[in-house]
Amino acid sequence: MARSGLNTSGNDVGTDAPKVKLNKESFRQGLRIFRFTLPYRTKFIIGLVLLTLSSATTMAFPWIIGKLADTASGHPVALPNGTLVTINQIALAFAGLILIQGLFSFGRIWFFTQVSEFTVRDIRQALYQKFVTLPIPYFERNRVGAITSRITSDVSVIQDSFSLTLAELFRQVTTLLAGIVFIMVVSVKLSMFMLLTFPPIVVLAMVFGRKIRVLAKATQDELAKTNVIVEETLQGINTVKAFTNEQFETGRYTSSLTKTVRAALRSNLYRGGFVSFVIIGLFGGIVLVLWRAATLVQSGQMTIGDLTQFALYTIFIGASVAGLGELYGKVQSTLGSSERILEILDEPAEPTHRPGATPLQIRGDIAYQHVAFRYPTRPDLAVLKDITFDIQAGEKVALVGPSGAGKSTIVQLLMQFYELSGGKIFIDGRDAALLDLTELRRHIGIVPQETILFGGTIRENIAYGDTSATDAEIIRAAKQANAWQFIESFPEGLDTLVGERGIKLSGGQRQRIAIARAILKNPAILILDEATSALDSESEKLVQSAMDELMVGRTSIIIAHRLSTIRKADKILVIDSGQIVEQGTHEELAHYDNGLYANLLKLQFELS
Ligand SMILES: Nc1ncnc2c1ncn2[C@@H]1O[C@H](COP(=O)(O)OP(=O)(O)OP(=O)(O)O)[C@@H](O)[C@H]1O
Repeated sequence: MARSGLNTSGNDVGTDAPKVKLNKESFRQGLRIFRFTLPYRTKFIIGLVLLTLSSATTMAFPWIIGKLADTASGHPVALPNGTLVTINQIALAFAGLILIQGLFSFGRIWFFTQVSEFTVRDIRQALYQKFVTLPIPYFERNRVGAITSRITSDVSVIQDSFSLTLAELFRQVTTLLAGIVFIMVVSVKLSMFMLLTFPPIVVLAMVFGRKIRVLAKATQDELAKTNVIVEETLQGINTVKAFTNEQFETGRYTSSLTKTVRAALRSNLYRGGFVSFVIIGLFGGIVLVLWRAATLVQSGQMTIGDLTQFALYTIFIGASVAGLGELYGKVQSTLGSSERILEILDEPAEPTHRPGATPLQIRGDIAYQHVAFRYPTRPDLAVLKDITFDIQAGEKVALVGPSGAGKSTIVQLLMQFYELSGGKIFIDGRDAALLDLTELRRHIGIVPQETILFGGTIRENIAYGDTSATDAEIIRAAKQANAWQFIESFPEGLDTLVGERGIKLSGGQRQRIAIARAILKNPAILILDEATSALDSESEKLVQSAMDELMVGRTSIIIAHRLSTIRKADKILVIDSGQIVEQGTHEELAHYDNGLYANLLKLQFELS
């Protein structure tokens, strides 16, 4: 995540946003982000015109001040018709110019802000849309933190560049070029003298500056290491104490701190050197130029007004050179961020929500034929080896087997979350891989082990199963799911907030919300992942009867952990190490001596 950090001297050493080398390719890539600005190009162009005008008025300031100085020192300006301009008139014109400049600046900020806000909204929206349509394996390869930082910090960098960096870049470059032209007009001799004196000093200062940044970064890294020690030991404080390692850890922290101080001192040695270099080099240079200017004024080759103009334009040039140095880093981060954003936008999405897909009617026959599977993140592990089974529409099938056998994987594949490594899955006799994903998933309902509730009201959470459901439908679903009783007991009923900001529901209550969701969705195929953690018997009964009701008339696959569920199943598939090792009804399998099912049964019986 991009965050700005302070080094031990309290100086910002910049963000760790990605930076890329500036070259033709990175520019070409980065500029593609501009396609998001295209819809707002009129506003952008107006902003640019206003920016040009405001820069131009700024550039006129030194010129007017010079004229003021000339008029004051007895060299009044004459208009083309010969009349001499007074100090008051110049001052008045100056005030007018300042007013116009203020208006231009306001307009520029207003237009650029709109462009950047709208652009950034569109980028965020495009990113989000892409994220939710990316296939599941993408989220296994990338950490959530890394993904969210794309949509927050990377986009913020882009926002900065549209609202500030771009305008600044334009202004600094024009100021630099115009400034050089102006000083040349004022005095070619002095300009040449100055241009020979300063650039070498500036180049040296830049080299110096880079070295300081590297050292500051090293200091920051050392400081981060000390923080890691604090975090680690405080999190594992019980372990530290149990091993009586308090002194050892203190020693470790102290030696890390010493390293930080050493790095900080080294960095500040250079910083001190830099400051004295600036004082001696830069101010020395200024004295040199002033000395040259004074001789030119004395010999009548320049007026005091010229000198004033020259000095002010020089300051402008200096400021824009310094500004450009800083902008260089910003342009790099901008290109880096836009590259990362574009990379995501270029990822192939799952083919969901295909326009024109014909609505699918599903009865609920399921057939797995020689299904083999490896997770894309762990290609070396054959999770499913050769899974073949049939389920008729309306049947209840229980998957049982030891932890890690592959039960959840079997049902995930039904949802087409992953591509199979081998074999085929048929739904109503049709190859599931060829069905429209949105249509297919619309017909599959899932009650997971751990129900995820979204922050919001209970109403919103139930309506997740059908966002167009009416209150009456939601209440009916809640009643069928045995959830209405507890919802009703809350003072705010369906409007009760759940999740982080609201009430915390118990495991059994959350499951009943999930069941209500599934009832609203009204799917032909149902996947139930029974919770392994035990509910209290009252809650268990409520959940069980709600589930039984939900299963009526639907093809149900249950990842079963409870005897009661397993007994009621039409068929039991016993899974071990990615294979079906036994299948049949409870009666058939229970009498299969030394079978895995019989053993699991014995174990459960003993436990209960
Ligand atoms: N997303 C994933 N990426 C990589 N490997 C995975 C992933 N999910 C599961 N696995 C691995 O696949 C194997 C089967 O896991 P699965 O979750 O299907 O087992 P399970 O039978 O449902 O187990 P449990 O009853 O404990 O939930 C395990 O070895 C597991 O480590």
